[in-house]
Amino acid sequence: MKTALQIEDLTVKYGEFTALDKVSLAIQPHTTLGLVGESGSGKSTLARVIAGLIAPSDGQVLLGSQVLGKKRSREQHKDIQMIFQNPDSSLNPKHTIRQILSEGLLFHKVVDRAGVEQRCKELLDRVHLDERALGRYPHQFSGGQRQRIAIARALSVEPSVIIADEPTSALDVSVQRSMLELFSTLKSELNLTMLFISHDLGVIHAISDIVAVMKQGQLVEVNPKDQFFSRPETSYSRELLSAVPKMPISITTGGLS
Ligand SMILES: Nc1ncnc2c1ncn2[C@@H]1O[C@H](COP(=O)(O)OP(=O)(O)OP(=O)(O)O)[C@@H](O)[C@H]1O
Repeated sequence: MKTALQIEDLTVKYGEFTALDKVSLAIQPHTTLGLVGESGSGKSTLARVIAGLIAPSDGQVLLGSQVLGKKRSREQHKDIQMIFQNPDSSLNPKHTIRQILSEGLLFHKVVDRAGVEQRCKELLDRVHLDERALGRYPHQFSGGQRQRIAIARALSVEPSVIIADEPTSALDVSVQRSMLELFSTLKSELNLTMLFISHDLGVIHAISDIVAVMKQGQLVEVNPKDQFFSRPETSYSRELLSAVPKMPISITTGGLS
């Protein structure tokens, strides 16, 4: 099977400081790679380079067999969508949800103009929001609902890869759980390929197929989820796991419980 996303020797320097140090990683189609690591280890930097928001100092990102250069095409931008911790950063407060969802549909010609309204309704249905949301503005929704809108917006352009950077961290615990259930459902219904970043190992356990661990700008472990949680390979991974007194979300194989 062809690799969905591959990164090779990615290095990012902020002045003298090396935030990413020759990071190489592959994500297979229809799998979710959970990325963990302490604060400042470089997780968001990695996400931003993959999404094309910052340019690496060295190394490259490949989507399928295409190398994504510094200047990405419209299609390449569409193909990697990012969901942020705070949905407000990606939702224009002056636009209705209809405008927010239809923008990408029209720009990338996902559907023709006549099909936009129906597709917007389908997208809201996917994220379990009522179609009456279409005429409203972001501030008229709760934080969890705004995150659902951001997810619908990311899905609207039918990307090959979704990057979710701490998408549940800003939400209340009960909302976090329903958000995670939504990600889990979308993952299986849409066969998503995802890079899912979280510092919460319960979240990572719930959503990931593969777990990658970052420390000080380097990847120190990449292993199937079950292996990572039962037989962590490095002392750093063991430290991360031992810092969690009890898994905050109980999990059964294959889903949330
Ligand atoms: N624009 C920037 N200029 C200078 N240093 C930066 C910049 N962005 C990030 N850094 C530094 O790079 C390192 C990695 O940051 P990054 O945000 O990628 O870490 P992270 O693992 O996502 O952390 P967190 O979990 O706290 O979000 C940190 O030491 C951070 O201070």
